[in-house]
Amino acid sequence: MTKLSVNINKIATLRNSRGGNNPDVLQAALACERFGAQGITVHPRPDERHIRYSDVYDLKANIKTELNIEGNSREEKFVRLVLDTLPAQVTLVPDDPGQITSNHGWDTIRHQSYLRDMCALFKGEGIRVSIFVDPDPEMVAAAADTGTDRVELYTEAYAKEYVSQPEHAIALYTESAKVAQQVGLGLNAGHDLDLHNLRYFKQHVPGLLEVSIGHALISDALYLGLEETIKRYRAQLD
Ligand SMILES: CC(=O)[C@@H](O)[C@H](O)COP(=O)(O)O
Ligand SMILES: NCC(=O)COP(=O)(O)O
Repeated sequence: MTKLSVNINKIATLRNSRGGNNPDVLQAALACERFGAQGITVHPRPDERHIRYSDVYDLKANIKTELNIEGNSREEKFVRLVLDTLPAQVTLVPDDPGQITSNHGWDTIRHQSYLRDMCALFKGEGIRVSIFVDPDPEMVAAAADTGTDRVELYTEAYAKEYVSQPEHAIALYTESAKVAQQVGLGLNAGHDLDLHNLRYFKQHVPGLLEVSIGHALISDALYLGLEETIKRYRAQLD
């Protein structure tokens, strides 16, 4: 089974655009759960332009499904947040300062020893760790030596190419997934997945445990409503 974790960053973006608390991020997360989300993902960034660090405490205290916190563990504030809130999963993403959004995965060979330390730190607190990687079998294989539980395949390249050459777009992802299975790593995926490309991804990527989806899902909800949207995303994963 592949779980759907809804990334609610974009709900916070809307809230922040006017100050105040509309829409209410916590209420939106609880609604996502009621409508079938099997997890909630947040990706706080140092400028708190969408999810704020304080949101994460509220979310952890109130949601019933798994909380997945994604972000840059080189930020001290991020590490403190994760250790304070103890989410079900932390996803380590090598964001550079000021990035608009995430645009690459970890080099798990070059940063092996750093990643090993981070995995030990978070796993020591009972938090499942996932490392964000490009769809590169070599990076997936090396991730296994960090002690991580899972990798998250960065799917922007797939989403871009899927529209013109789906078979070519998926090839490295299928291969990376097979390597993850061989080395005993769980597999997540995310970034730019949507109602058009999700089913094909699921069908061609063995052992997919979780997808985290935000931008497209929240955009679709403007037209379809949150309940119908989550239902449709879940149906792609059946
Ligand atoms: C790690 C990743 O793939 C990002 O897509 C993410 O979690 C979303 O971050 P933003 O909402 O800041 O674009
Ligand atoms: N890890 C990816 C994520 O949480 C959401 O990415 P996107 O759907 O907003 O591109």
